[in-house]
Amino acid sequence: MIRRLKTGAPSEARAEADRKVRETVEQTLQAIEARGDEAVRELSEKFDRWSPATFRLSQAEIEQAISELTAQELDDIRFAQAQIRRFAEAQLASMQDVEVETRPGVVLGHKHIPVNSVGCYVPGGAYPMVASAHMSVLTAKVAGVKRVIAAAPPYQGKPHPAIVAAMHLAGADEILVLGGVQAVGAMAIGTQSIEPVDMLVGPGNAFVAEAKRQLFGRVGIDLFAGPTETLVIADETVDGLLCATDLLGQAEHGPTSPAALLTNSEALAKATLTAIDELLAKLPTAEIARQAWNDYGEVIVCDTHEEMLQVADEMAYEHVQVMTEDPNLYLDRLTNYGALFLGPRTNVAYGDKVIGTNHTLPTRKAARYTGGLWVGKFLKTCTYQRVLTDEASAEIGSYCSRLCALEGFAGHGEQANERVRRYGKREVPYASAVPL
Ligand SMILES: NC(=O)c1ccc[n+]([C@@H]2O[C@H](COP(=O)([O-])OP(=O)(O)OC[C@H]3O[C@@H](n4cnc5c(N)ncnc54)[C@H](O)[C@@H]3O)[C@@H](O)[C@H]2O)c1
Ligand SMILES: N[C@H](CO)Cc1c[nH]c[nH+]1
Ligand SMILES: [Zn+2]
Repeated sequence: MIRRLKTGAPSEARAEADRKVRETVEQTLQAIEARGDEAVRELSEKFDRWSPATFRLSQAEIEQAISELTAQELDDIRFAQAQIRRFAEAQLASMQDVEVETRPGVVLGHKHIPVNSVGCYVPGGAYPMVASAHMSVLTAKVAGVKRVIAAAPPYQGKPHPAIVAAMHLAGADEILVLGGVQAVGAMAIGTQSIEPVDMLVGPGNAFVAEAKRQLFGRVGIDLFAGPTETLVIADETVDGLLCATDLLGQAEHGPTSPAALLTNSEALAKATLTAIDELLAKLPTAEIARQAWNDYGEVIVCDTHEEMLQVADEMAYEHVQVMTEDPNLYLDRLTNYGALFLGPRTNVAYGDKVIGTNHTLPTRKAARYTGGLWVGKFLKTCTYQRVLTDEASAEIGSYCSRLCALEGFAGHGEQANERVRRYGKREVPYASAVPL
């Protein structure tokens, strides 16, 4: 039996909030489309009180930002980037091109071609999310993207030095200090001063995620990566403090970040609720985390692992931290999640900052149809074909001719018939199918 000891915000409230975000984004993108740089500047002034002579950083400004970091800070960024690069390179190596002769003389293949230009959004409203620069910019460069433009909002009135350093070290070709919808809109639509890109990637708040959704089609996007959500699946092999730590650790992202505990132990559920209260009394970011937990927190108690698997698959959360006797059961059986964190030795913060897997992950049930950002998202899998012999061309041509007739495609049929005439040396009456 599935019992819900605590539930999150009602779906009507969420739908109303979504509607407002959708409308704001629609109007904002229309303004950028109509008035370019002028609108971008107005929006940047309005939301971030930021209106420099140019949003693009010069080489001297980049060097200045880097010089503001300590040697330890630079070392830590380099360590994280090395981890992310190693994993991305291994993933790239797994993406083999394919070429196969499916019948004598019929050669089919695919090759991976990097997208030419990408805009990477690095969030920086509530917190300066330095790690998002590694996740997008570095991964794009490993994939072979030629032009990578990275944008982040100003932080406390200026470019955040660690974000700028991370973007630069990851290989960004251009760096913009620009936030929110105005940043992703300007990069996708293009303005008088910003050359448009082919694809947008990176996480962001509800406005940024919705803007990417609305811009999809005009440009490619990686995935829907909005406000963070986390699911902790635990049994009595762990204690309430560890569960509470992992729930609040991600709830601190923002007031609409859902955090849920799924357990087969009512005792653990109660211990976690007590530990959450105790932790909230100590956490410097408790104000945001408390609001997120009060409004969006959930505690669900099941009787069996089967039930927990079913509930977790329905939730399709961004992060799923599994701390049970046999975490591999969830690796084997779960089908909907952004990323899995198996066992108590690891946790979402490791993935967020340093371990090497990508932290840009699907939210709002997008995990039903996509995984997170990875090197493959920057590559187009493009097919090609070649027919090596006259016989093969005539053979495929005769099948093609009849299949075209089946659907009434006379013009397509003639493309096939003409090959049968030339390479099969057979007469085919105009606009009739090649007989058996
Ligand atoms: N899913 C993922 O992979 C993932 C990864 C990292 C971060 N995140 C999420 O990214 C988000 C970062 O959010 P953030 O707000 O701190 O930074 P952000 O950079 O995404 O957004 C800040 C920008 O929002 C704009 N903005 C603020 N209020 C607005 C309003 N009322 N209308 C329109 N625009 C407005 C401003 O221009 C500002 O520059 C968090 O929700 C976090 O959970 C998700
Ligand atoms: N948990 C976020 C993804 O939802 C990523 C992140 C980076 N830094 C902190 N958190
Ligand atoms: Zn996080």
